[in-house]
This record gives sequence, structure tokens and C-alpha cells, in this order.
Amino acid sequence: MIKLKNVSKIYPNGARALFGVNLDVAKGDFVFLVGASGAGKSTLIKLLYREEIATRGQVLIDNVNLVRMSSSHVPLVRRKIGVIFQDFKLLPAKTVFENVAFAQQVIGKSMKETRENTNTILDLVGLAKKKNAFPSELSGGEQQRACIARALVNKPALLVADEPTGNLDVDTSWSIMELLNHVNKLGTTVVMATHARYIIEQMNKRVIRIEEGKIVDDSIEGAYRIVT
Ligand SMILES: Nc1ncnc2c1ncn2[C@@H]1O[C@H](COP(=O)(O)OP(=O)(O)OP(=O)(O)O)[C@@H](O)[C@H]1O
Repeated sequence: MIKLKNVSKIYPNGARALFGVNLDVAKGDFVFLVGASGAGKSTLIKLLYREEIATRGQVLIDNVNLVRMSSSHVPLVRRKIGVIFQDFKLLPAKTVFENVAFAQQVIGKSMKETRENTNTILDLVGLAKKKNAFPSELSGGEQQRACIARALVNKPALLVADEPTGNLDVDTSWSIMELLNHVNKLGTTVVMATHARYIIEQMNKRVIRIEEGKIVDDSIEGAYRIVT
């Protein structure tokens, strides 16, 4: 579902973030991106949802090249992709329900469908009881669950996550990882950048290591699987 062909990214200020990256991620995969700070993980993730555009090469999502795409087509591609961040990015003046519902209203879903989908996804992430709370009334783990609900509510084929456990304690991080694993088992492809060694060691997933803008290792890591 994801194919990067000889991708390089040089930012306008001259910073060289990625060089000659080739990558294939199959539908249904769960992939970790690891590497030191500044290695290029966030840049690679941003290329996948066209927050940034590659300077050279091709970034294909379901055979559509995001590099050559006109901006009018970007919303169509973004509907296939849910994004979650380390710092949540929830709208502070909206409740959990409204944050999740909003993602559907902007793509023109009816009120009835929006309400049904929002309730279903809030159940899935374990936030049904907090749906009328505002983000400031939630714990960090609950805020991240709300973000995951928002990212998933339009049923994306791909979920990209940039350090989604970066602001969470170990137990809360595991509950988020179990949720991502569950979502992956339901069929969503997951690409997640992380610095958390203990997570990649225990998840037994494909791990892509980036150093100075290049993929230097691509292998299955860890001996244990999370039981879900
Ligand atoms: N918007 C930008 N403009 C200029 N340079 C940038 C920009 N974003 C990132 N860079 C540079 O590109 C390189 C890769 O950065 P990137 O954020 O992709 O790394 P990272 O692996 O995600 O790091 P971290 O783990 O700290 O988040 C770094 O040298 C960084 O300074």
C-alpha cells in the first residue's frame, strides 16, 4: 500500500532530511520507524500524508504518487490516512464527541451517520463515558485515545503515528499500543515513529531504522507478542 522509490527530502533551508529512501509496506502491516533525533522519521511520516512533499523520487499510496499530485486531490488521499501525534492536537473548545464528530462533518457525513460512527469509535477506544468531557478534563492517555478515535473515525486504510506515546507513562503507553495493535488486527496498516525501545522490543513487529536520512536496517525485532 505504501511504496517509496528513491525518495529524498531537502527542506527549503537546505536541511537534508532523507536521501534515496526505498520502502515497501504491505496492506495490513505494522511498522515501527526508529532512529536518533533528527534522523528523518517525522519527515518520512509527513511525506506519507503529504504534509511535506518529496524533493526527489516517488511516494505512492495505493499506486497514487503524492509527489506529483495537484493540491485539489490531497483531501481525497488524506481521507485514506489517519494521523496521530505526540502532542494530541485536539481542539480545546470542543468535547471529545465533537472533536471526533468534526472529522466527519468536514467530509460531509450526515448528522445521523456522524453520531453513529462517533459513538462506535468512542466505544472501540474505551472513551464512551468521557464523550462529553473537554480535552483539558482528560488524562494524557485519554487524550491520545480521543486522537486515535478522531484518526480512525473515517475508517482510513492507513494510520500514521508520530511518537504517539511520547508524552505518556509506561502503563498508559502500553494501553495505547494494545489499542493500535487491535486496530491493526482489524485491518488498518500502521506506521509508527518511536523512541521507546521497550515498545519495539516487545511488539515483535517490523522495525525500520533510519540514520541520517537513510534506511540502514529493516527487520523483525523482539521475542514477544502483545496478547490481545
Ligand atoms: N520544517 C523543517 N525545515 C527545515 N529542516 C527541517 C524541518 N523539519 C525537519 N528538518 C530537519 O530535517 C532533519 C530530519 O528531521 P526529522 O524531524 O524528520 O527527524 P526525526 O527523526 O523525526 O527527529 P525526532 O526524533 O527528534 O523527532 C533534521 O536535520 C531536522 O533539523
